[in-house]
Amino acid sequence: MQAGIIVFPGINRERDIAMALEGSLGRRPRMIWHRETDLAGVDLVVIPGGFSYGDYLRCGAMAAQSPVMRAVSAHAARGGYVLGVCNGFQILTEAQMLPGALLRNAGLRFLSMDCHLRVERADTVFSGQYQRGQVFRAPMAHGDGNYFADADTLDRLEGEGLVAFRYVDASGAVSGAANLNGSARNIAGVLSANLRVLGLMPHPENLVDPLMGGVDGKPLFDSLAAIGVA
Ligand SMILES: NC(=O)CC[C@H](N)C(=O)O
Repeated sequence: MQAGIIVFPGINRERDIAMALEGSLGRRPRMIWHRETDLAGVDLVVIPGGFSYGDYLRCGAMAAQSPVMRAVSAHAARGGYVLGVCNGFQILTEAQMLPGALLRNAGLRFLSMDCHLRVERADTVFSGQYQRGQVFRAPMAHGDGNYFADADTLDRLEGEGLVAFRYVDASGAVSGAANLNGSARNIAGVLSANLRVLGLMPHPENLVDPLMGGVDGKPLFDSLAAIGVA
C-alpha cells in the first residue's frame, strides 16, 4: 500500500499524517506537491489538515481548484482510496468528491480540544480495526467543521450507510453537548458511495503513539495497512 500525501501551500499536518501512515503501513508516503498531476503508483491519496491558501475564500475552496485535484478525482473515479482529514475533508467537499459542506462552527469559535467519535461502521477500509459502535478519542482543531447537507442528502447518507463517524459523548450517546461544532446529525466523517473516499473532521493522526497521550487514532491507519492493495 503506497500512500501519497498532497501538500498545498498552508497545509500544516502533512508530517503528522506521514508519521502515522508510515507507522502503520511500514512504508514512507510520497509527498506530492499540489502542482503535480501524476499519481501513478499511489494506492491511497491523503489530503491532510491545515490552512491551505490561508483559508481565504472558504476553507478548501482554492485548493479544490489545484491541478492535482483533477488527478485525485480521476484516482477516486478509478476506485482508488482517498482520505481527507480536516482541511482535507473541506477540500473533498469543495471538489464535490463528497456531498455537503463544512460551515463555520456553530459557536463561531475555533475549537481546539479532544472529542469522542463513534464508529458507525467497521466494515470499511478505514475502520476495519475498530469495532462497530466503538467510541474513541480524537483531537480536533478547526474553525469550519460544522457539517451541513440538505435533509434529502442527509437521509440518503444515513440510508446508504455513508456516515462513518459521529460526535458522541464519552458514553457513546449522540448528544447536542457532544456536537461542539454544530454538525448536522452529529456527523464527523462521511464516505463516498463506493466506501473508498473518507472525509473526517478530527485528527486521528495526532493520537497514534503513547507519547502523544494515546493511540485511539492508530486503528484507522492499521485498518488501511490490513487491506493491502485491492
Ligand atoms: N486543522 C485543520 O485542518 C483546520 C481546517 C481549517 N483551516 C479550519 O480552521 O476549519
